[in-house]
This record gives sequence, C-alpha cells and structure tokens, in this order.
Amino acid sequence: MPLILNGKELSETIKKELKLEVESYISKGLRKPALAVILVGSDPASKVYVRRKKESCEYVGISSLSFNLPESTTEVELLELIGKLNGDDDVDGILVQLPLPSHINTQRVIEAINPEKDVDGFHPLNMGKLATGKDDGIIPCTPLGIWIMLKHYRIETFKKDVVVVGASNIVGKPMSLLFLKNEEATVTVCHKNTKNLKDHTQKADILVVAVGKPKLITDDMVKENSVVIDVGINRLEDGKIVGDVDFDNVKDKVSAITPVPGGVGPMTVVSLLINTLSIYRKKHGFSPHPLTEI
Ligand SMILES: Nc1nc2c(c(=O)[nH]1)N[C@@H](CN(C=O)c1ccc(C(=O)N[C@@H](CCC(=O)O)C(=O)O)cc1)CN2
Repeated sequence: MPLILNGKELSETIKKELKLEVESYISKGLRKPALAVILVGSDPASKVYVRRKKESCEYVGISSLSFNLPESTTEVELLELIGKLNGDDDVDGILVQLPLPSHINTQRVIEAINPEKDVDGFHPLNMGKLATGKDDGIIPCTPLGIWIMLKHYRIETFKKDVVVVGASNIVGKPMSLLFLKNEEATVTVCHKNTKNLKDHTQKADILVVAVGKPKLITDDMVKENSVVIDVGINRLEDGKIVGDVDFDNVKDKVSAITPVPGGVGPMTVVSLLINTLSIYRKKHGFSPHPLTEI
C-alpha cells in the first residue's frame, strides 16, 4: 500500500495552528485579518468552494466579506468593486472565484487587483516574482498547498524529475515554477499538444496532474515507486468525485499518492488562509508567513 498523502487531515492540523496564530494577534490588540471573497454567478462547484473558504476563514478567525454578484454583473461593475476593495485598508486580501462568466475578461479582472492584496497570487507581478525566484510575492494556493504537503510528508524534491501535466495559469505553470525555484528539480510541463504523454509521465519521480480528465493516468503511465499528485476534481454523472488519476489502478505501483477527494483540494483552501495571514503579517510589520517560505 502506498503512503496516502492526506490533505484533509493535514489541512485540519494547519488550521488549528492558524487559529492560535490569529488569537495571538488579537491578544496583541490588532484587528482581525480580513478577506473579501467575490463570486459572480451561481456555478454549483464554485459555490461549494467559496462556502469552504468562508467556513475555514471563520474557523481560524479571519473575517470574510462576501460579495455574491449575479451572473449579469458587468466587467465594469466588477472592476469598480475591486477598486473599492483595493482602497479599503481594512481588507487584507481580495479573491475572485474562477471561472468567471464568459462575458467578463478574467485577465483584466486579475490585473485590477492590487498585487499586495492578491491572495490567489494570479497577478502578473506575483507570477513574475515566482518566475524570477523573488521571495516577496504571493504563491498561488494549489501549488503552495502541494508544496506544503510534500514537505510535511518529507518527500524529497531535490534533483528529482518532475512532470506536470496541465499548463494552466492557476496550477500547472506556477507549480512548475515552484519546482524550478533554486533549481530544485528538473521539470517537464505537458499539455494538450504534447505528443505521447506516456513517454513523459513514465519518467516522472514526481507526477502532478491537473487537467480535469477523469482517470486519464493509468498504471502503465507511471514509474514504479513514484509520487503522484492528483489535482483533478471531476464530478461523474452518478455524483461521485474522481481525480485525473485512476487511483485504484495506479496505487499499488507508486510510493505515495493523493486521494480525491481529501488530497489537494483541502490544501488549496488552507493555503488561501496562509496567504491571507501572510499579507496581514507584512502589513503589521511581521515577516511573511513561515509556511510560504520555499
Ligand atoms: N480564485 C480561485 N479560483 C479557483 C481556484 C483558486 O485557487 N482560486 N481553484 C479552483 C477551485 N478551488 C478553489 O477555489 C478548490 C477546488 C477544490 C476544493 C476542494 O476542497 N475539493 C474537495 C472535493 C470537492 C467537493 O467536495 O465538492 C476535495 O478535493 O477534497 C477546494 C477549492 C478553481 N477556481
């Protein structure tokens, strides 16, 4: 049986620590950290994720300010709201849940967020800092959560061959940049135009898959004793949630694997809390959050 990388359990442990941390700020007379959460429309999955984010904020003592906007919201209206939140000193972080309705230009919205309040780390300035190895940026939540999980389970990343399947701005690209930081690992990024995907995945010591295709990765595609990180969350017609990796088929060949659900997803949510606290700490003259140190 491989080591199961239990993101649900680890995220609960981290949340308990963050709760104590927030209590220590309040006991110093500081205000509560605050996160603005913007949801446009009523995508069912987004509603679930936003609810989890808000519940987690509440648990650790972060104020979450909800902005649930109708599907018909215009880009101008959304940009106006972001402008107001950028100027509000009591708001530490701003999160716009993705995907946005198709009539709104996602990149323009991301770029409107003050990079210092960009808890998702999607702003080009934060992406650029990650790409150039600068330590004072904000790391996107899913890659940060995966990194924290690998370090917690003492999975060696140095000099490893890492293959990332999926080149999205949210996961694949920042994940690759994180593994490249300090020339830690050798990284291959595969995407929809990659020829012979299997030729690449078979060589991976660490395989990260984030494409949104149920059970794409089967046992013939993974290296013996490798570590497999499944970022996919796919809802099947029967309501079951499965990842991009065929877990039952792959599990006996690998040394460690994340389950879906209960793996990367909860680590994404806890990383949002960490990023919010990191911004709050910098504002109050503390160092960035230690869990963001790579
Ligand atoms: N602004 C952002 N939008 C989106 C992000 C993001 O990081 N920032 N990532 C994804 C969705 N996401 C966070 O928003 C997210 C995905 C999955 C989970 C999660 O806990 N999943 C559960 C299973 C899901 C379920 O029960 O329905 C799990 O894996 O155990 C949390 C957050 C896209 N948008």
